[in-house]
Amino acid sequence: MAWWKRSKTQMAVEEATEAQSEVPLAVEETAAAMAVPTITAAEPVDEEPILVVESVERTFQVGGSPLHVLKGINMELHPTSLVMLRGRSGSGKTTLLNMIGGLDQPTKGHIFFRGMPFHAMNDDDRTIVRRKQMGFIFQAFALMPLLSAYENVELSLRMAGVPSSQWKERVTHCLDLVGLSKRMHHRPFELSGGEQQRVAIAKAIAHKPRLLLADEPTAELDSQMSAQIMAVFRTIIQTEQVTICMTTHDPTILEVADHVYEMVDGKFI
Ligand SMILES: Nc1ncnc2c1ncn2[C@@H]1O[C@H](COP(=O)(O)OP(=O)(O)OP(=O)(O)O)[C@@H](O)[C@H]1O
Repeated sequence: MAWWKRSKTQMAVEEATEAQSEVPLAVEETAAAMAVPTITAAEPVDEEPILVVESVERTFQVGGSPLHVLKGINMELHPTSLVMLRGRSGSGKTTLLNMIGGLDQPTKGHIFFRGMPFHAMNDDDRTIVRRKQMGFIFQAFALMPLLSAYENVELSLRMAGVPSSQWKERVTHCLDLVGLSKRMHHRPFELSGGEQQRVAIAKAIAHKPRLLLADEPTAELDSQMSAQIMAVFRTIIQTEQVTICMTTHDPTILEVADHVYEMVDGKFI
């Protein structure tokens, strides 16, 4: 993984770590500022796309010259769908995923998440939306090594400002959904790669995000574990009414997708 990509992932982990250290002191204040999400039964499925990407371009300045990475991307994510971005290394998949998740902004074009203009919002506003309504899964799991599976999942509820009275039921439910009820007190090093990735999924969905973004979530796993992860994705789409957008290199899992966008050199073909 290139340095700048590590730094994106690292950025998100640092954000989580920072939030972890802030939360016990300021959870009520944070919760109030973010209009505490009360966890209730799944809301009815929206008909409108949850995400719209219109004519998005992204150019980086590299050594004083422009590098055009995304060259006019249009896409829609519909509620409770599983969408895959496929393409060669360097084609621009992670760059697009970072923009959908509000970690980066387009040079040109528009991104609307649930009608909100992500392309025009400032970092702080995008961060609030991201923490409340999105979940992220990375190739390298991004779990806190000293915390148990249970505590890792609980952490994301703290970060989202969910009242502590709801934590136990929700953590148990999410670990159950990913098939890890019997491993909830294990720490990451006591779990297999596939189990760690399932904890990462439980952690990413605990606060009931509407959109789950996953950057090559099966890259570190063998084919059997990858199939298990895809089965878990299908389960949570049904039970949690979440929409999933993921990148992949793996042709064997494409058939599980509702829609595959094939990216070549910064464009969909
Ligand atoms: N912050 C940045 N600064 C400079 N160049 C960048 C930056 N981010 C991405 N790029 C360039 O954009 C291109 C696309 O990168 P991106 O990570 O989006 O590809 P990818 O399809 O996700 O690749 P992989 O499958 O290897 O993860 C690469 O050539 C990369 O060098």
